[in-house]
Amino acid sequence: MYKLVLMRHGESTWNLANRFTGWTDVDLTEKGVAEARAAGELLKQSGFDFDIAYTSVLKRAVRTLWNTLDTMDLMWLPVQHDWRLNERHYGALQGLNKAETAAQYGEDQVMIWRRSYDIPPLPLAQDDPRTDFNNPRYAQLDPKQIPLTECLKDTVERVLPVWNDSIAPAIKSGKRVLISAHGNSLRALIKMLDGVSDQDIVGLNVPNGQPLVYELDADLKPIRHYYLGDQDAINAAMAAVANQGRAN
Ligand SMILES: O=C(O)[C@@H](CO)OP(=O)(O)O
Repeated sequence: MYKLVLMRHGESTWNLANRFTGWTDVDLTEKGVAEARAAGELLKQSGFDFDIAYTSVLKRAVRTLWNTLDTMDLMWLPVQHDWRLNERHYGALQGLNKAETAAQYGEDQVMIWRRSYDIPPLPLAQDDPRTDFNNPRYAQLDPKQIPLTECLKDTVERVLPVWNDSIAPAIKSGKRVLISAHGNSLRALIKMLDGVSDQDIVGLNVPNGQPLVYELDADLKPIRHYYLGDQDAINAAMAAVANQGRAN
């Protein structure tokens, strides 16, 4: 049996401000750093150890990983940064407040933009200053690969190749893998791992900074999964994420 640990970054400044974030490169809050460090303690106390880590090219996931690894005295670990583990691109919603957007467009519409499988938010215009065409961290990409918006289906399509080409072979070779990523790139991975239907994925929310353990069989099919830590706190954190799209 293999074990894989998935973790969403700790609280970011735009989680706190309740803004749609996507590819915007915002940092962690102090609470977010504390969550990452607490996750490291919990992993250590629970006997986890890792051989390689994967993360995105966005600092909230990277700094979460650093803090978790630091707490585990694993800062030396090989780390693979992959843009394909980035958060789902939130298109023209990036930067807007979620509750204000719900007040303006309705909670049902915001729910569709946040959680539907195949309906993306409106795209950024090609010349919008929020685009990533001139961002040096994506310089090696074909500009067509740089999204202007994404639905979860688009995110699944870019996350799957990282899984198939890199993460799955690493696990099968016996490496113990930690992935520090984002709410929606992890929803993409979870959908793929557990075969969650397009309908059921709508109700799945990933809390900040909580290690999610997958036990996998020899073919990397999940045997079971569970969050480490206090289940009531985790359920409350998942409900809080779901409620971020409510109009105040
Ligand atoms: O804003 C975002 O990029 C994501 C994660 O914080 O939010 P949501 O949970 O609304 O998809």
